[in-house]
Amino acid sequence: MESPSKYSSTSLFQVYLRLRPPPSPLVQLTHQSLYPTLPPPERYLTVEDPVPEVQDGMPTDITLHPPSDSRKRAVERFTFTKVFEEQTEQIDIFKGTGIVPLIEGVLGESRDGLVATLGVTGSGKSHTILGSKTQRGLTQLSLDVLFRSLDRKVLHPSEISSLLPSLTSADPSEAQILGANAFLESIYGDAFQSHNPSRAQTPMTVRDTFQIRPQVPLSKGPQDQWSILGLERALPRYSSPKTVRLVARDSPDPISGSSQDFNLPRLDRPTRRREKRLLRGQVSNKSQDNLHTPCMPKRKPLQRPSALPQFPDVSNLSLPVDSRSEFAIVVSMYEVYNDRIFDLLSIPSNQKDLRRRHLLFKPTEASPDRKVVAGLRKIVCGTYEEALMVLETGLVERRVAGTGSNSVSSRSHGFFCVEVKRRPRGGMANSWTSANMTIVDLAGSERARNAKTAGATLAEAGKINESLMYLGQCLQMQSDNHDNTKVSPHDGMKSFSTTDRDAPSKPSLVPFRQCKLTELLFSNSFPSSNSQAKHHSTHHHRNPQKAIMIVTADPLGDFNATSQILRYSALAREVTVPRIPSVSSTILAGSRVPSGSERPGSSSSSNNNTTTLNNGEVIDSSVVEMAFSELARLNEEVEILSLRLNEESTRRSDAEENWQRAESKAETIETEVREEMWAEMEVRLEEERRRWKASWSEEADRQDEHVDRKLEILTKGMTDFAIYEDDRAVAAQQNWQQHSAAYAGELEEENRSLRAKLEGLEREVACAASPSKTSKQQGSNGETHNNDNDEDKENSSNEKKKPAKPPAPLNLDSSRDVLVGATPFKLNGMSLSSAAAAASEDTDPPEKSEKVLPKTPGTVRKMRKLTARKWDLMDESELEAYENFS
Ligand SMILES: Nc1ncnc2c1ncn2[C@@H]1O[C@H](COP(=O)(O)OP(=O)(O)OP(=O)(O)O)[C@@H](O)[C@H]1O
Repeated sequence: MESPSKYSSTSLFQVYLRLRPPPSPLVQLTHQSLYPTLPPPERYLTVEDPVPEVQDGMPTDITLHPPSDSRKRAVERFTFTKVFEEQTEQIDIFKGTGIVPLIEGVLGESRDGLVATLGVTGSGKSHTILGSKTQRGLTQLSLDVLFRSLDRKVLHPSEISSLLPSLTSADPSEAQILGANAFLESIYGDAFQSHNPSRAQTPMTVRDTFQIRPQVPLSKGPQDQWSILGLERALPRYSSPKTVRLVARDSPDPISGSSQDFNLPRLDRPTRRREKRLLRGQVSNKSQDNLHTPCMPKRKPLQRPSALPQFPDVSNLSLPVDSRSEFAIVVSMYEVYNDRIFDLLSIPSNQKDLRRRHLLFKPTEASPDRKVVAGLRKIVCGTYEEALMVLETGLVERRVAGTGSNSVSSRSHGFFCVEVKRRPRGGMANSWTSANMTIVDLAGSERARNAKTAGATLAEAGKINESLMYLGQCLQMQSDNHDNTKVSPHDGMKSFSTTDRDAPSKPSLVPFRQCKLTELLFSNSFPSSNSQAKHHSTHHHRNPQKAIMIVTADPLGDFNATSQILRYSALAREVTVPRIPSVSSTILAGSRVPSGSERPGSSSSSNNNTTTLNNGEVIDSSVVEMAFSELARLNEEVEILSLRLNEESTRRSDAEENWQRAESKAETIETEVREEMWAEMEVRLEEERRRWKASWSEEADRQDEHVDRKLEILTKGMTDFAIYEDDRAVAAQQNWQQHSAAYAGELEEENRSLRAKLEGLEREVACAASPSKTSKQQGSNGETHNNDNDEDKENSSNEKKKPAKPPAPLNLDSSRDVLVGATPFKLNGMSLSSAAAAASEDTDPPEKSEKVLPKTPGTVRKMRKLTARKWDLMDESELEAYENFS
């Protein structure tokens, strides 16, 4: 097998193996007393001696010896970058796995770093990553080194008011960025005393409001005989932080959103406008605080852990940092549960919000070349203690459950991200560059039989195993681009190794897009291929991440599960078939036994180079030997082939399983896509309907307006017509008035002349006042009068015969007619008035004046005649106009 250093340089992940120590004697004793019939577990794993020149004298290889059951299985040898044995302490793992160079890369080169643990459930992943009540894990140690190295260069949000807005505006992941103080206050209900941490090394308190809720009766599984609920928890040395986390709450199912009494409010993201105003210093300090302080109802406060472990000590570890830069440390946490991403720091604010919204892993506008978890809540921490408290808060939210294999089993893959943001001292406020340090505690693979899971926990296990299987495929692909099996002799063993690093082969694509977990773990492992990135002005070139995988294994645990994990995580594998004495070799060996001794399958005699068989046949010994050796070789080959066949059938069944899973996943995706499309279509239809309605009502309005306008025009036209009519009427009126005035003048004139005549006549009458003349005149007058009277009578009888008619209308065509027709009353009136005037002047009786009138009978007659004629010609409107005029 190749040296692990060769793999280290080329692999996307450096893979370390950590062996979990056996439980303490107390646990073992208790276990034995509980299950006296069970045999003590058998150790199936041996660590091979280190190759002196490789990896600081640390072992790199282990061998798995299958347990002694009836099935014959191959012995497998696995190679890792390093193997850490049971007695290894946390600090050895921290220093020995290359985490320190990883942090150096994050601080100096702006290169992302990733540390993950992988292993069977209960093998010690969380212990490695998060530590125990007394021992810090890799997360705490990394944070400590980070803060120690940055020392006073870390900006504190409570000291620099513009820090949060500036970080928010530069963040590419649409995150909600808060200060640690405000966040912790909303969780714990008291101001966080970040500068006064407890240094006491007492264990964290178990929150008494929480309860342990094992989901299955916690009986001991046959494979993992040491995981018994409560026993490990009783032992301080083996207690993990999950002991505290387990009891956190009635874990709500994000799908069903079951009961929980948290009341953590949501924060509203400040608007861009407010951010800009903040950056310009236009918002008061108080409102700045409010901006990033949860202005929300507080949830029932959690009990603050009384103390946090301080060991192991890393105070001597401080890494060089660019002194011209200033830094901000931004912490976020999320979990991948059932292939969905959930924020661990966005705690639901009330009962209604229990269905936690899952987040998307996608490229954003500000990060087109790189996928990011969008919409996370991120906490800016100024000190190590603040970061630890944030970590603790997120862990409370993470899903854990008691199973038959582990009393505090992680049911999700937990991601803890520390973003180290850097900007030049005194430079532009928003010119942040960043590098992420991501620490991942993967959920463990488990067998339902051993874990004794059921219902939701079983379904979770299915999802966990599926995602781990995809991870396995990726790891296998990255370390072994195609399965190049070769048979090679190895120290008296027949072996075939599954490494192709000698053979130059085309690199295969790592299929990391199969599930969220592999996407999150691998998508930063490759240089950006997105052409968009080249065009994006704000894009900073990013180096591919450096990644470390720590595989944990329990040498006394489940053999099958462990060998499966090791198979796909190891940098190289060698399968060997132990040489088992076969019949042929025994015969062969027997043929060499000195003569006289009994050998199976041959006669008792052997003479020099000949062998006598039982049937008396004598054959050459060398021929027999060759035949036997050939037989032995064939036997071995058959064994190897049967092993390979076994492996191939396992692979085939795995592949079939994968295929089925892929099919069901494709179906699920199809259903989801259909549902999404349906929903989208409905939305679009609704939009279309709304748009159509709007345009319909717009059209209706337009029509109304059109009709209104038409009506207006019509009305206006009519009005104009009326005006035209009016003009005519006015003109006519004016005409009438002019004519009237003229005729009035004429009449006046006539009146005057008549008066003059009358006066003349009166004078004549007065002068010729002799009796003869008078009687003659009287006689003639009497006649005349009589005649007149007759005529009057005739007139009056004519008038009586006629119905009472209004005065004759004007006839504008004939001035004479008008004069006559238009003035019957006037004439009468004038006659009467002139008679009255004469009477008043002469005090004559009215008969006198009446007698005057008959002197112009022609006029009167004509007038009547004309009146009658004109009247007949008049219509209603003319009559009305005439009346009005009158
Ligand atoms: N190296 C170790 N030293 C001491 N105790 C250990 C070690 N590794 C594991 N343990 C103990 O074993 C138990 C199970 O470990 P842990 O919870 O870390 O397993 P896990 O792999 O994270 O399991 P799961 O996948 O179910 O979450 C814990 O009680 C832990 O304290």
